[in-house]
Amino acid sequence: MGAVSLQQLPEPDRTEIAFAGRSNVGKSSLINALTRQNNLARASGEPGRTRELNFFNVDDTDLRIVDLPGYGYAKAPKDVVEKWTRLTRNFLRGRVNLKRVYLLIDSRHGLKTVDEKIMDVFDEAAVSYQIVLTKTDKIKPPAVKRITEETLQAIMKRPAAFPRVVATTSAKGDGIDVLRAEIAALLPEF
Ligand SMILES: Nc1nc2c(ncn2[C@@H]2O[C@H](COP(=O)(O)OP(=O)(O)OP(=O)(O)O)[C@@H](O)[C@H]2O)c(=O)[nH]1
Ligand SMILES: [Mg+2]
Repeated sequence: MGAVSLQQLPEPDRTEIAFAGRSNVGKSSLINALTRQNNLARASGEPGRTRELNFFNVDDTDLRIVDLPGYGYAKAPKDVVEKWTRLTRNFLRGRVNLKRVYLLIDSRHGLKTVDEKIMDVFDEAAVSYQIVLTKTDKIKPPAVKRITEETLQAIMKRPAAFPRVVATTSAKGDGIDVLRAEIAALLPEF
């Protein structure tokens, strides 16, 4: 995982939102769907392709998107979280213009131990975050409803979690407009 020194970061002159999640959860695809720009976030077929913080200014807005590194699979949650935390914690904590982190969860799998550990990092750093379920085209509508409700229940008591879960599919487009509208509401001129 590439080191990111704080001097290399863009000036905090725009509203920022960040996308986090396990490798392969669909971060780059979701960013592309939201911004309607193909290949903007380099959607890739291989897990772990995005290895460092990637910043994208969204044209014609004051918004900047941060694609955080995927944090791997749940085999060794503690090690995974420590590695991921080293790279991102200072960024998350010191970033005054960061309005929200969208934490992506695969709708087929739901919250895993490693996701809970990442939410602990956000709660401790008091970084506002919201859960976005991905790849809902892979499961049936009743299953989408169930996992949405289960996920909401699981985060209700977390202090920095936004109490709404958005279900999306970048492949089919469901939920993308809802999420885009929520992001627009974070911008000052909205
Ligand atoms: N069916 C389906 N597949 C998706 C969806 N979103 C992403 N994928 C697929 O899932 C794989 C990973 O997608 P990415 O967008 O590259 O995931 P990522 O989280 O950016 O992955 P890393 O940056 O490698 O951690 C690709 O094969 C995508 O085509 C979706 O909504 N539905
Ligand atoms: Mg990616």
